Amino acid sequence: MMGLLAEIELIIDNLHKWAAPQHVKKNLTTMGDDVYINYEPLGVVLVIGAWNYPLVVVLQPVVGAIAAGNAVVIKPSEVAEHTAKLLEKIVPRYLDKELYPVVNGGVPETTKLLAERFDHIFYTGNTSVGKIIMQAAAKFLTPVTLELGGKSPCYIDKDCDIDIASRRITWGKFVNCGQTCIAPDYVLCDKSIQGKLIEKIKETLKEFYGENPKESQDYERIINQRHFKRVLGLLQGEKVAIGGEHDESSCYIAPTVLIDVKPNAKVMQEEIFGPLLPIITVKDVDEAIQFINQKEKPLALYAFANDKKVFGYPCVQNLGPDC
Ligand SMILES: NC(=O)c1ccc[n+]([C@@H]2O[C@H](COP(=O)([O-])OP(=O)(O)OC[C@H]3O[C@@H](n4cnc5c(N)ncnc54)[C@H](O)[C@@H]3O)[C@@H](O)[C@H]2O)c1
Ligand SMILES: CC(C)=CCC/C(C)=C/CC/C(C)=C/C=O
Repeated sequence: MMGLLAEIELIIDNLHKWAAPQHVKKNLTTMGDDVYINYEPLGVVLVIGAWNYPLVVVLQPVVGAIAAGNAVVIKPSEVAEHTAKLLEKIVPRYLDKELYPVVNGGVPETTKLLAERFDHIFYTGNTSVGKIIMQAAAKFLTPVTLELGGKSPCYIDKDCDIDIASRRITWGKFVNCGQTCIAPDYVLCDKSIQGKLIEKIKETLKEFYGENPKESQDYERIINQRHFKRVLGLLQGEKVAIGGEHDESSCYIAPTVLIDVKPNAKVMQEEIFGPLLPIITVKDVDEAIQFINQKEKPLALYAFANDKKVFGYPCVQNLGPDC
């Protein structure tokens, strides 16, 4: 909610500047004209949200679309069913329901919505569905914003403060039970520091979640049985260094670290989106970069090093604002 409120404040403070006509330098073809960019609302925006931070990922784009003068059709994720119902109940209390309807439902309802013409579609969710959204939008040449996922790597150089690296990785990986778009997906490090890293992660887990994370009020659960089975499927056949315990009835999977993971293992083929942290050993930063570059572009990349060379690589320099 803090992020959402900050977004609203940012917009309130800056909208008058962003919406003002912007002067443009004249050239030969426009020298006799008044030349400026005038911003207009697009019309009707469709916002389709994901379940993992179900209020924020739905309302944040809605806030932007409203500020830009648009009507918005709001489609929360059916997977976070209670939040979806709450939005359906509270949004009409504060916003005109003709201009900002909340449409609840699953794939059939979303498919029906996508058959309509919109002026912009803002989708948050997985990459496979992202392709469906883009295809549906293409029919009407509707522009899209796709907030997707990815396998975000974490490179730990052998010359770095391993205490700090382990602590930050443990937080980022296991908060919300690994169900965060920018969570570190896997670790790349030199074999010589793997043992210390595991010890430090173990210590930090104890500090964050106590002896038994299952009993901790701070450790979440996998959203549903379908995702529980999917994440558990990624664990099969892998060597567990920490955790591995699970319980289907409560969708619990313990914070888990995997070692000796092969680059072609199942857990390395898709975004994990759960509390499994595979460690793959590499001999240096060059090998790590080569490994990362063979995969689809990640959403985030985390690097821990004292050696400035590590931060000189273009793919490390081009980190997004979350990194
Ligand atoms: N980049 C970001 O800011 C961000 C933020 C949050 C989540 N994510 C990503 O979202 C993913 C997790 O969410 P998810 O995809 O499991 O959420 P999800 O299953 O809730 O799906 C997202 C939305 O797509 C709709 N949908 C699902 N299948 C559809 C279909 N066949 N046709 C049309 N619409 C369909 C759902 O109704 C829902 O509203 C992860 O990959 C995560 O990284 C990204
Ligand atoms: C749990 C906390 C404190 C933060 C979660 C991370 C975050 C920045 C969430 C905002 C939306 C977002 C980018 C979600 C991705 O899944």
